[in-house]
Amino acid sequence: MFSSAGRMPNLPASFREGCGPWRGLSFRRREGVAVLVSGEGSTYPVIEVDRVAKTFVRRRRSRKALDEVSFAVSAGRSVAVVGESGAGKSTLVRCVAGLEKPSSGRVRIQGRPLDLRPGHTSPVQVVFQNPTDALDPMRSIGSSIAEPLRGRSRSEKRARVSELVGMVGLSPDRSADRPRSFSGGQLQRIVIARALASSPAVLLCDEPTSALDVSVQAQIVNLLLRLQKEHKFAMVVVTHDLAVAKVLADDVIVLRGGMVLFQGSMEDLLEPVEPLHPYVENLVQVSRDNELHIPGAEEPISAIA
Ligand SMILES: Nc1ncnc2c1ncn2[C@@H]1O[C@H](COP(=O)(O)OP(=O)(O)OP(=O)(O)O)[C@@H](O)[C@H]1O
Repeated sequence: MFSSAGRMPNLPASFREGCGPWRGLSFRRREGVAVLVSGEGSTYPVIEVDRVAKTFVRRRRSRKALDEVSFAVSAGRSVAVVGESGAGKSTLVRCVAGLEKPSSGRVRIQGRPLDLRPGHTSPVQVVFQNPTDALDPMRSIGSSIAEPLRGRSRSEKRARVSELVGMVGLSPDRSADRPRSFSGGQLQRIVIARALASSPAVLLCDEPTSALDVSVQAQIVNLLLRLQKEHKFAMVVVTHDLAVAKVLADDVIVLRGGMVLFQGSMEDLLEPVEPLHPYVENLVQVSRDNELHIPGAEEPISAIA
């Protein structure tokens, strides 16, 4: 992750001085900004968010949803964005996905701005909270998953859809079924399969488990962990639940009112060497009482909800 020095109260002196390494993370300076890249040995971050701010103006009143947020994520690494309702989490994800234009600052994916021209498949794919809203009820799930596979032949699409459906733990035999015949957890698997169809460099997950039953949440978290290990996409996970962040993410950003209250490794959040902001401290305390149980292996397909 990276940020302008002095913005984060919880960074060690080495970071503020722009030198490292610090606990497996390497540092360098670019255009006057201290850059922290998670993932040793990585060449260049896949995601670069540089002093992104967003102000919404509604009925002549302006509201700052994001205040100069900066971070970077390398391939195969994850950042969790944690905060209460209205903290700016979704706005940040929308800015990274190119769905929202920052008021200032910039986002670069694989070293350049996103190309969002029609017909161009974005290297950034998003999994939203509610899988039911994300799928067309009138189309088969196979047809929805094939949506990003433009320019491929019918047989190539069929083979890729079977591969993707199997990859998320469902039976390829069900590719012709409509969304209504699947449970919430299965629908989220289908949404994840569609997001990965074009082999994106970046997967953004906006509250990927919060619309699901508690019993299914761990399965989806486990699935995302496995898929990231296999496919090495950079991941940003938005969650209000630090228990989910702890399992999924290497690094964490805590937002409140658009401001960064903590930015660093998960380890430094859970075992801080410097005092945390009281809000962040409380968040950590609450999460200690709310552990997410992740089974060692994924449940057999017959048991998938
Ligand atoms: N399109 C918009 N127009 C005006 N204000 C907006 C818009 N989108 C977000 N906001 C405001 O920006 C702030 C941050 O909203 P955002 O949805 O990013 O927060 P969040 O942390 O994702 O919250 P939640 O967990 O409830 O989704 C809020 O005050 C919200 O009302």
